[in-house]
Amino acid sequence: MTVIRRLKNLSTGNAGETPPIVFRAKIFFFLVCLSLLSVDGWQAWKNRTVQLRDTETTMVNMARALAQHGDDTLKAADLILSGVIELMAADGLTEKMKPRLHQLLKSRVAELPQLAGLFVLNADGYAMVDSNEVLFSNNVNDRNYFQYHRDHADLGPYVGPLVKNPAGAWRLTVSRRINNPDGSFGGVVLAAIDIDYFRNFYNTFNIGESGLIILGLNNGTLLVRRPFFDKYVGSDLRKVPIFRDYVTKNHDGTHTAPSTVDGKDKINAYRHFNQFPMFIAIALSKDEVLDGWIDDTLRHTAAILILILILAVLGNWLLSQIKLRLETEAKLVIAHDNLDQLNKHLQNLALEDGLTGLANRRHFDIALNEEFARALRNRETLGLIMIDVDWFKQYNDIYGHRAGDDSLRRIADMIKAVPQRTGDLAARYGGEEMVVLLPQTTLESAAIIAERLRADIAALDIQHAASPLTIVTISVGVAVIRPSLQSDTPDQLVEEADRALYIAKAKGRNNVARSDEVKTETSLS
Ligand SMILES: Nc1nc2c(ncn2[C@@H]2O[C@H](COP(=O)(O)OP(=O)(O)OP(=O)(O)O)[C@@H](O)[C@H]2O)c(=O)[nH]1
Repeated sequence: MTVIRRLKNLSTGNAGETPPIVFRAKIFFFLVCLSLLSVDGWQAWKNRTVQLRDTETTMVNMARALAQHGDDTLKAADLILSGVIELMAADGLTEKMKPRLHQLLKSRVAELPQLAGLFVLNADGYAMVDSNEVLFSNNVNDRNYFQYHRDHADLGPYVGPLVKNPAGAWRLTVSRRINNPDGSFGGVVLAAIDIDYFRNFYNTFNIGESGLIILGLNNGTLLVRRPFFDKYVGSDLRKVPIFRDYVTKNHDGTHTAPSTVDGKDKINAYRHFNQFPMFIAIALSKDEVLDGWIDDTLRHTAAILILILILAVLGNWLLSQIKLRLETEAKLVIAHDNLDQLNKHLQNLALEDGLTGLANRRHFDIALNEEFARALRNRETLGLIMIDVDWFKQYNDIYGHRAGDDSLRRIADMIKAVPQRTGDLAARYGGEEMVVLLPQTTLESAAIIAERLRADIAALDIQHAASPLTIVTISVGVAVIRPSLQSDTPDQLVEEADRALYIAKAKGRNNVARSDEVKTETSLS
């Protein structure tokens, strides 16, 4: 395949098909877009993972902070209870001491914002001293904390379920058992903690619209919840999967699972208190957590799509330009091709004889000079056969000029078959004279070729009434020289062949004569 052909194929492809380079450019554009989308998708997915991981970290920290806050809140209340018990153990609870203790409890409640009240209850469930201005008169022996202490010898703090005070406010209770000197149940010291203290604190956190904070007892009783509803107080969490499967089994952790309420994924973080049998749990809606990420991703994707659109428009324009250019190039190449062929044709016309199709005289002169120079350079022989049609004037006279042309063409066709090697050239020398240039040929070989040609022409059996043989024949002169700088010229070779031809004519025509015959005749005469 020629370079031009390849260029044409590369630029235009086959008719009606997309040029390969345009097709490749489209593939390239497609890959660029795919890469952009892949990188953006991968980046978005990475951001999502980071967002979720960061949220979990934040939630773990938040659970730790809330658990610490709960521990500290209860511990502060419990320290007061321990102090009261120690005081009573040392001094006893005499009537004289009650006002002092009342003042103490009152001032503690004033100091600690979480405290709603402090109570010292006797073994029957009545308040002996409390922090209220008017002594609390209701009997509480039906309360969970009271019954717990009455029935358990344990002297540690006890956190009970929430209780509603007579005014309807929810209180979290921390209490301790008072022992009589003999170890029997002597009553209860109780700290009532306002759950608004927790609710207000929990409300300061941003947990989204569907977020949840739960403060509960380790036995599964719900104490405080954000958002807060009365109906949830005291709910049993034991069947809630996150509590049942995770909170009860680990001290702290995170877990993502669908919500039992709306079925949407929730990220949960939980942690038990260090000093009290309680836990804190936080749940955030995964959708809300990813809200920002979704916005970001949509913005990114929109930007990438706009970029791709711009690329597509520019790329399309560029492709149309490339296509146009390729088409122009292809047309130029075709034009160049045609011009080349035209040139070759013109060159042939310039070097070819119109009647016979043999090389013309000009072509022969060029070839003769080139081959002569080559033979001189390489110290080789250069042969020439000169052919002349016998009695041709008479042929024309008898059969007409047109028939003469036909005969010349038939003779030329035979002569065309003579050149076998590169450098051989058959040419029309002029009129009815033709030549064959034979580089690197000996006189003997050239004479053999000439003789075969003579016989072949005679065998054509072209009728010629004016010829003694009654057919068209040729006379051939053969010359071969080994050029040397001193003596030989191209013309010399022609002259020698011409002289040999003259001898051939003299021998009666339809003959081949060699140049050495000329020399012999000259030397004889
Ligand atoms: N039909 C035709 N005749 C040509 C052409 N070129 C030369 N001739 C004729 O060839 C003839 C050559 O004649 P002469 O040179 O006298 O030679 P001859 O008649 O062949 O005789 P000998 O060569 O001596 O055998 C002339 O009549 C030319 O007109 C040609 O292209 N076509």
